[in-house]
Formats: sequence, C-alpha cells, structure tokens
Amino acid sequence: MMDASKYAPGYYPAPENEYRWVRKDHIEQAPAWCSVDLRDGNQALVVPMSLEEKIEFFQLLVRIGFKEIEVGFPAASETEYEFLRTLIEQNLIPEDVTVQVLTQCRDHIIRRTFEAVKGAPRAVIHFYNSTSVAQREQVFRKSKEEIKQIAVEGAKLVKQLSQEYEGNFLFEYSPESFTGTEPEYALEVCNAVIDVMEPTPDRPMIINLPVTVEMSLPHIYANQIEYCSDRLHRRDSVILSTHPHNDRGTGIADTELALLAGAQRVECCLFGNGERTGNVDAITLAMNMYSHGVDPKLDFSDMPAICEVYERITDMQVSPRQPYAGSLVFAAFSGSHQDAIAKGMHHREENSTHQWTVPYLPIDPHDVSRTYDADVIRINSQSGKGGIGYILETAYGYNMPPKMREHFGYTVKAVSDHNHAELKPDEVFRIFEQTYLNRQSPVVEFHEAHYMQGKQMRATVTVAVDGQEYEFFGSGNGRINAVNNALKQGLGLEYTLDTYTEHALDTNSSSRAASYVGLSWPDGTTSWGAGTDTDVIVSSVKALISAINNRPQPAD
Ligand SMILES: CC(=O)SCCNC(=O)CCNC(=O)[C@H](O)C(C)(C)COP(=O)(O)OP(=O)(O)OC[C@H]1O[C@@H](n2cnc3c(N)ncnc32)[C@H](O)[C@@H]1OP(=O)(O)O
Ligand SMILES: CC(C)C(=O)C(=O)O
Repeated sequence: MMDASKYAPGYYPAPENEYRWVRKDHIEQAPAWCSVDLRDGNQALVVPMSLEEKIEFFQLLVRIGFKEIEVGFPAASETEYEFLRTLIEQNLIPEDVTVQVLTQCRDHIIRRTFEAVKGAPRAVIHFYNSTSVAQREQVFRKSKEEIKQIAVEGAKLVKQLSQEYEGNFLFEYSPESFTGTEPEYALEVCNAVIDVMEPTPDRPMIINLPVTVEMSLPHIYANQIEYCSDRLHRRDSVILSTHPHNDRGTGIADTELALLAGAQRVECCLFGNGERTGNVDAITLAMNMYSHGVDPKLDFSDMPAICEVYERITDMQVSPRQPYAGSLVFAAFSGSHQDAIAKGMHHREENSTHQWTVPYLPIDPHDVSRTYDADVIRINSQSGKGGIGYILETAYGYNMPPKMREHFGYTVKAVSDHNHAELKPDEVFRIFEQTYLNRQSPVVEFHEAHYMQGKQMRATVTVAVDGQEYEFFGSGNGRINAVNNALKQGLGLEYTLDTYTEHALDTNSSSRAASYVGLSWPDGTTSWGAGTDTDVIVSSVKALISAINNRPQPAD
C-alpha cells in the first residue's frame, strides 16, 4: 500500500517575490546554451562513453551549434581526463566553442582538473558543493557556515590555480541541490563565492542554480530564480544559469519559467538524457522557442541524423512520443486530425502562406527533415476519407471526387481493421488499384470504341462479356454519353451516371488522364470506378466500365 503521509514538500519557497515573470507571455530570445551531455548525460549511462564516442558526440554538439559544452569531470576517470587532453592536444575545439569542466570543491580534485584543462584555448571551471538541508544534515554533517566555507575555500583555490596556470579561464559555481536549499541561504553562499571571484562585466562568472532534484511546482522555482536574480552581488557581472532535472516531469516548465524570471543560460542534454529522469531536454526547449518564431540558435534541421548518433552512442532510445523528434510526433492516424491536416495543407498551398498555421502540427515537419507522406498522415482503422484521399493525392496524384473518397475511406479502413495493421501509402494505392482502377472483370472487358459525329455523337463499343465479344451501339450528346448509352442498352442495365470527373495525372509531356465515374443503381447503392489512359476519352470509358464491374452483385 502507498502511504502519502510519509512525504512532505521538501522545498523552500522564496521568502519574498515581485512575480514580474508572471506578466511575461513569451521568451524573447535564446539563452546561452550549455550542453551537459558529455558530463551529466554521460555519468547517467549504464556504460559511459568511450574516448572515441565522446569525440563523435562532441562533434555532433558542435554541428548543432552549442558554443559551451561541459566535456566532463576530468578527475573522475582516465577516459574523462584523456578526452579533454585529446580535444586540447588535437585542436578539436573550434574557436567559437568554450569547453567546461566540473569539479567538486575538494583540493586534489580541483588540482587534477586544472592539470587536465591546461592549454585549453578557453575553459569554464565549474565547481560545486551541496547546500541543501538534507545534504548538510545527512551527508556532510556540517553547519550552514561550514558548508559555505567549503564553497569559499573551493573558490579561493580555483582562483589561485587559474592564476598559476595562466589560462583563459572563466568560472561557474553551483550550490548543488539548490532546490532543497533555503533560497536565502543559497543566495548567501553564492554571494560569498562571487565576493571571492570578483567577476567584472568584461569577465563575468556563471552562477548556476540547479534543479538538482525537481521537488516543487515550476512557479516555485521561477520565484526562487527571480528572488536570487534580484539579490546576487555584482549582478551585471553574473550570468545566471539554470540546470533543471526532470523528476516531476516538468523540467521544461521549470526552465521556461526560469528564463522568464531572469535566468540567462541553460544547461541541458539532448533528448533529456541525464541522471534519473534526465536533464532538461535541449531539443524541446529550443524547438518550443522556434515554434514561437524565436531563433533558438541551435540547429535541429537534421533530426533523423541526430537521433541516429544519439541512440548509437548512448544506447538509449528516442521515444516515439519525444517532442519534435519521436517517430510518431507528427503522425496523425485519426480521421478528424487527418482531415484537418489535409485541408490545412491545401489552404497553405492555395494561399501561399509563409506563416505556419496547419492544425495539429505545431511546426512544419519538413523543418526537422520529416516528410508528410511517410511521417504525418498514417493510415489505420481510425483514419478517415480526408487523410486517405490526401495520401492518394499527394503520393500518387489521384484526386477522387468527394463521395468516392468517402467510399474509398471505408474500404481502406476495413482492410486495416481486418488485418489489424497500419497501411503504408503503397498498400493504400494497391487497394485503390484493385478496387477501382481499369477494372476488366468480373463481367465486362473493354476492347475498343469508335465514334462518328453526326447530329449526335454515335459510338460503337466492343467489349467481351463473360469471355464473349459483343459490339454495342449508342448515341448521345458527347462521346462519354454515347458510350454510356451503348453499354446500358447492350448490357441491359438500369443505372444513372451521377458523377463524372477527370484530371491530368502527370505533369510531363506523356501526360495521362485520370477519370472517375459514380453510378447509382435502382436498389439505392452507388458503384465507383476509375480509369487512366493517355487519351482522356479512353480513361473515362475505362472508369465507366470499372464502375459497371463494381455494380452491386445480386444476392445469392
Ligand atoms: C549533481 C551532480 O551530478 S554532481 C556530479 C556528480 N558526478 C560524479 O560524481 C561523477 C564523477 N565522480 C567521481 O568519479 C568520484 O565521485 C570522484 C572522483 C569525483 C570522487 O571520488 P571519491 O573521492 O573516491 O568518492 P566520493 O565521490 O564518494 O567522495 C565523497 C566525499 O566527497 C565529499 N564531497 C562530495 N561532493 C563534494 C563537493 N562538491 N565538494 C566537496 N566535497 C564533496 C563527500 O562529502 C565525501 O566526503 P567524505 O570522504 O568526508 O565522506
Ligand atoms: C553539478 C550540478 C550543477 C548538477 O549536476 C546538478 O545539480 O544536477
């Protein structure tokens, strides 16, 4: 049995707030992004990345456009150390990219970190210690003052070694487990560190307030950020950073609200990889901004390739529902969604609109290298005539009249329902072919037709009925009408030709026509046929004969 009395909120709301962030309705510009895939993401993998894998992943992050990349915890292992040395010694760090390394506030670990980072063109030394009530009491068993001293002593050593090593160093401090810390105390520790590091507007330092474990509703975190942002020393020399995890599943909300509340930088991982439920997902954050018309300054246009590298190297899987990246996130199986998408696409083409407004699709799937045919409208037993007709039209060029689409829709759904399977566009087309196109059986097989123009058009139609050849004659006010009359009389059938449409099928010079015919029968049913030929009249006659062959069969 679950026992909720075991739990109580373990977070500390900000003591004062102005709630300025509440009045903002969107994020105006991209934050500074820092990928922590190679550190927080890597430390959470069952098998951390090898040297070669880290190099390949680093290069992926560079291609995406990250300008700050936490490359590891160099004191953690030989691989971590060697990776950083390889990046530096083989000049693999592009000029506009800054690497970042993480260290605890422990003497030997800070020293090892500086050894590892020696010679880097530019590097952020990120030092941290836990400040939360739980860690103070249970892990460190130290008072608030003693915990602050760990941070201050760490800062002093980092500053001293940065002078000894003479590198181009920048600094970041994190009061780790910030979300379990009283905000006024976290602020006090951060300000003590800032006082040691003495950042300036020209050489600012990063103060990172991590959601180490997500504990509260997102607005509580936003309030904590606003509270600290308003009270940090040397605010114009501090870049306020956020590093949300996702324990409550609201890492994205934490980050977005934190950005409204004053955060300027985000530490994140691709696909939300990272400790436990992961770090906040860089892709969702960036693409959310993109979908509001804000340039995120990260490029996810080759999403399938990014998924491939990520899955291969981390051995993790991109969920089919992963925002913007999953295989199903642009897919619509259900009829009403498909219908709206198909109409939205037509509206877009007809009006040549630049602004993306297609229903059910928050962004244009093409922007992340996804295709409409294969990824968007997918056919199963939940689908409808709108989507099924759209597939046939966009993938194969057949634009059926509306009533025929409805008939075809039910035919296709029935196949999917019966087989209990999705139907791919080529299977949908095969059903169209088998059901309607140029049907020469079960009864009438078309051989040829000849016309003579008199007062009226006269047609001689040669067909085989049950294998035996016949010539039928008819006249009418046009060729189709004359053929129709010839067949009706010759075959002794009672029907009305209700629907007749045709259109060009191909755009090249050997253009074919596609024709569609709907016949209504005395018992109230309708049968449909389609025909194709380079000659529009022949394609129409084939459609008529197909519709006759599809006539309701008398009950046994
Ligand atoms: C929230 C985060 O993701 S923080 C980053 C976490 N990432 C990692 O830990 C991955 C890499 N870590 C490692 O490889 C190892 O932990 C190392 C190499 C850093 C340190 O290894 P070890 O010293 O052998 O072990 P361990 O990490 O258990 O050390 C714990 C000690 O460090 C102290 N400590 C932990 N974090 C800090 C810190 N940030 N600052 C100062 N002391 C710290 C603990 O209180 C404990 O002290 P004790 O020895 O007095 O009991
Ligand atoms: C080191 C810090 C920033 C961290 O990883 C966390 O708090 O999750």
